[in-house]
Amino acid sequence: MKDAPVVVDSLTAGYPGVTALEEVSLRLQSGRITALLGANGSGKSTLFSALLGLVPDLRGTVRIFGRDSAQARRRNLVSYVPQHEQVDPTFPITVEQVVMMGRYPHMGFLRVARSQDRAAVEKALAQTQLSAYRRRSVGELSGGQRKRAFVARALAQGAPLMLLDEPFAGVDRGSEALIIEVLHALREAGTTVLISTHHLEGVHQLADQVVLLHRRVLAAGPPDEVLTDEQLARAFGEALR
Ligand SMILES: Nc1ncnc2c1ncn2[C@@H]1O[C@H](COP(=O)(O)OP(=O)(O)OP(=O)(O)O)[C@@H](O)[C@H]1O
Repeated sequence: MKDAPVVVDSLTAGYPGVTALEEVSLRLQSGRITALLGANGSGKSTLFSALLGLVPDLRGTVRIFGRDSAQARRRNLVSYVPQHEQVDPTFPITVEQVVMMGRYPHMGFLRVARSQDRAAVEKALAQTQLSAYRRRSVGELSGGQRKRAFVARALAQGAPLMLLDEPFAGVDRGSEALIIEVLHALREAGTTVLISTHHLEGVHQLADQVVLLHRRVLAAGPPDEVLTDEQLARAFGEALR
């Protein structure tokens, strides 16, 4: 699978004194949703950082649509929904302004929004059911609404690969269902999605492929093959049984 949208080979990465990922190799399938499953501290966020070119001590290779991560970001091939959004509640940035930030890679230096930018923002707000909240300050939103705003920013960006780090953490059931709906619509449109979670519940409905991570890749493949009691015990420990 030479032209897989994401190819990671023998990646070892981490932080001073911490090897968070060891000899990780994986391929994402085009136009599919892959769930990255692993316990707390298993290296999920570090893998996202590596895909974004932000992690130190990198050994091995990361290719995104055949390019290195910096080139892929410059060419607007990747959108990212971070686990923790940096929102300063004292800085009144509106939902609409956050979503418009997804369009910055499409704009020139002066960041003047054109009709296609406004249309993409409208569509992303509608898909995440935030149109009525567009003028609301992001700091005033609930956890689920705020997460939807950052999903909307990524949607507006329109990149062919979307990375979402734990988008369901601290999110209400309604927002979770809506985000899943959005991801399934993205898949229909051919976007490749990688989503990390430590919630096992619902993975079968969410994802086409699962990568089980515990510093190394323990297993990868369709949910039915990967989510066996034995593999899950290796990834999450005996407590799960
Ligand atoms: N900035 C950092 N500096 C030092 N060590 C870090 C840093 N970030 C993560 N680590 C360590 O790297 C390892 C992997 O962490 P990582 O955040 O990638 O895991 P995770 O699977 O995303 O966890 P969680 O589900 O809790 O978010 C852990 O041992 C963690 O303590």
